[in-house]
Amino acid sequence: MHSVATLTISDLWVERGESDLLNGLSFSARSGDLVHITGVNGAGKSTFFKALLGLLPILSGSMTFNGESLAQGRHRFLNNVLYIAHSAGLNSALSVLENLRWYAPDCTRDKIEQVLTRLSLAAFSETQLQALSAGQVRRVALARLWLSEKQIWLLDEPFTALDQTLIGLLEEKMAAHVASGGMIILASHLPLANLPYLQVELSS
Ligand SMILES: Nc1ncnc2c1ncn2[C@@H]1O[C@H](COP(=O)(O)OP(=O)(O)OP(=O)(O)O)[C@@H](O)[C@H]1O
Repeated sequence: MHSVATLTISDLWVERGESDLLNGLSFSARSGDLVHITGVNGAGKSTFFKALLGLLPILSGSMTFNGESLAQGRHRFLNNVLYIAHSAGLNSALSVLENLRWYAPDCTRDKIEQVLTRLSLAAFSETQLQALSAGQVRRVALARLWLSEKQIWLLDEPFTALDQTLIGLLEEKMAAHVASGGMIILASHLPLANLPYLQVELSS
């Protein structure tokens, strides 16, 4: 069970190219919450994640984690975060197993193989990523959710390229994570059929 955590976003604006994005985004989430960020293409969903992670400067507004501004204590926030972006963040020249061992060096091979079996990837453990389909690569990226102890999951379009079975499995995994006091902030164009969530709509 995770400890209590809160994340508060207040009146956030981020400049990107010629545009000011996020339109004063404000919301608050705590452990046990799933926040579903929606918005049309280009509304700023990925931009929001990048601002949260400190990869883009903010124009105005504030972000606090457990009452402390991210401007001061971002490392304490990042210590608790697993971010899975649009781009899978994997090395295509390495095998499935090598990628996951690199990501989770403290996990035993048995544990990683159990996760691969769960995600129907066992037969591909020695296969280089470049020889996998888009959906299989996405499964490898998402395997990190099963190998991580992090409390806060930031998931940018996690359902992309997944088949219905994997969507169901991922929804189950997310439900278990929030039930154990995790927090999930997820951007997706797909509705979340089976999960309670707080919806945050970005206007363009
Ligand atoms: N590297 C960049 N430099 C300048 N502008 C960018 C850059 N990346 C994205 N943008 C612009 O920022 C805006 C928001 O992009 P962002 O990727 O955050 O949108 P999104 O809501 O995640 O979109 P999608 O649903 O298509 O993934 C877009 O208008 C885009 O053109």
